Amino acid sequence: MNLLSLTAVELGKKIKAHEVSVEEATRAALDAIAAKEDAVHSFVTVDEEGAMKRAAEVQKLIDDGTLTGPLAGVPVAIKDNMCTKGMLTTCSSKILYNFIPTYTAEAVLNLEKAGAVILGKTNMDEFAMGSTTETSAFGETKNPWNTEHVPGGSSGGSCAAVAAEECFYALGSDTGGSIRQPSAFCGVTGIKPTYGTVSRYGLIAYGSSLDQIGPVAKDVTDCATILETITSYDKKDSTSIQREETDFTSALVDDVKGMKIGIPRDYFGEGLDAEVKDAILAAAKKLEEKGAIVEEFDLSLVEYAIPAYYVIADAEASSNLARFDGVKYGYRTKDYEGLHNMYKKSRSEGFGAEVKRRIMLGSFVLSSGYYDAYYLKALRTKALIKQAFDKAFAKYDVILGPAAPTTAPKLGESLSDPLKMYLGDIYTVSVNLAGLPGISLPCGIDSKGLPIGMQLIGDCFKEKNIIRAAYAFEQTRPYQHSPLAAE
Ligand SMILES: NC(=O)C[C@H](N)C(=O)O
Repeated sequence: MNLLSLTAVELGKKIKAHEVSVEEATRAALDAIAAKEDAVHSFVTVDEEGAMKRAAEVQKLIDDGTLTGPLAGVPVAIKDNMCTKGMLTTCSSKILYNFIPTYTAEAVLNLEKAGAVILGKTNMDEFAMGSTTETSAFGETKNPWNTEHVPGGSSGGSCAAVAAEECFYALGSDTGGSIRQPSAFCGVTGIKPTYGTVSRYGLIAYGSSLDQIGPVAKDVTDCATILETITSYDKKDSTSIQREETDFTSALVDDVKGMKIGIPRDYFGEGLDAEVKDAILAAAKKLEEKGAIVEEFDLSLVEYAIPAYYVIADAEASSNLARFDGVKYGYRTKDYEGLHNMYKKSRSEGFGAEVKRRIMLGSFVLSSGYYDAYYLKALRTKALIKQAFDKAFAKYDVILGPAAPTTAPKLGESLSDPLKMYLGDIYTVSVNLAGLPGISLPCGIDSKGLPIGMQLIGDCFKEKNIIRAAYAFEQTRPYQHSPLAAE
């Protein structure tokens, strides 16, 4: 049996039943990584020794009854912007090429408490800035469905690793679509939880008011299980929320009778690929056939989401990334004259082009004279977008639409035109601006053989609604393994 074709929850059950050992599962994942990395390049770091050592420890804890949860012993890959004690954490940037954190991110700690075995760290757009994983300083990741195409981004490494079946599940982070869009491009499932649900402690900040960690896996059951495991109130993150209902797996029921689903008319205009459109509308029909009430409506303000997002995210990034100065850790230039010159040269040499563009844009919109015109206006737009969603959720349980306007573009097509790349985030960024939960799951394959993803958006704290709708839809089509998975 090819163990890697199992979902995380399926493997967890086999481990619990002593049909598969944790070491066997970990060895199988490491072998898959060794066999596939040349083609896909999902990982920045693979910790073979650490993973095997940990696998033996976890097996003991399972055997003595200490670890009993559904993810005990299941190997995972972690996006390289989450700190892992003693393990290289680069954000796919030259400026952090040698950074070994002294502590582990809370979300990762929660997984470890549940018995996860960390295989390594996955590639990403540098500091999560990008939609293709091509801005990584360590080379691009490729799409397991067709290695001439991008996997999406910024959690492209995590999504490609799941789709290529190099791991059983992964963690990603989502500032403006970074979990949902690459999940769509790679034919896997990913959740961006309500802002404040998963601790950001130890997540290297990009846009602090937007960033959330979430699961990437083969199916909705895995995602709900992982989300349940990583959700926790954390005093170390001042935006962490003490949530009441976090039993997300209780929403895994194949029943959408009476559920009200809204389809924003404004999501289906110019720029949306015809095949993507057809697949999304066909998915809506399936849910309707299962008893959901599906209606079109006008969400409004959709065209303002991208400018507002890129002003706010870049402003926060310009401030967050000020800490990378070559003084205490990370890259420092070799030759310099004086402190100021050292900062300047280290940052000029350490950051890539996209990161520099955003730091400059972000500093500009925050500078006196422009603050009101850009930053403040973007914040007001954000508030209006939230109101538009509030109005929609007064009527609908879930909003259904595409995760991205197209399927995965070819490698190299997006880098030369950043504006075009930004426009591809049209369906995802507003969800972060409003702090809402969103799930992306596969709903078709286009004529090029590339996966199409649909997005379900819920009101704040209503993950269960999107999980229920996603689960019900998922029952209508089998999971399709990528060509690279089978190898
Ligand atoms: N980080 C993300 O969520 C991806 C988004 N495309 C961005 O570059 O900001």
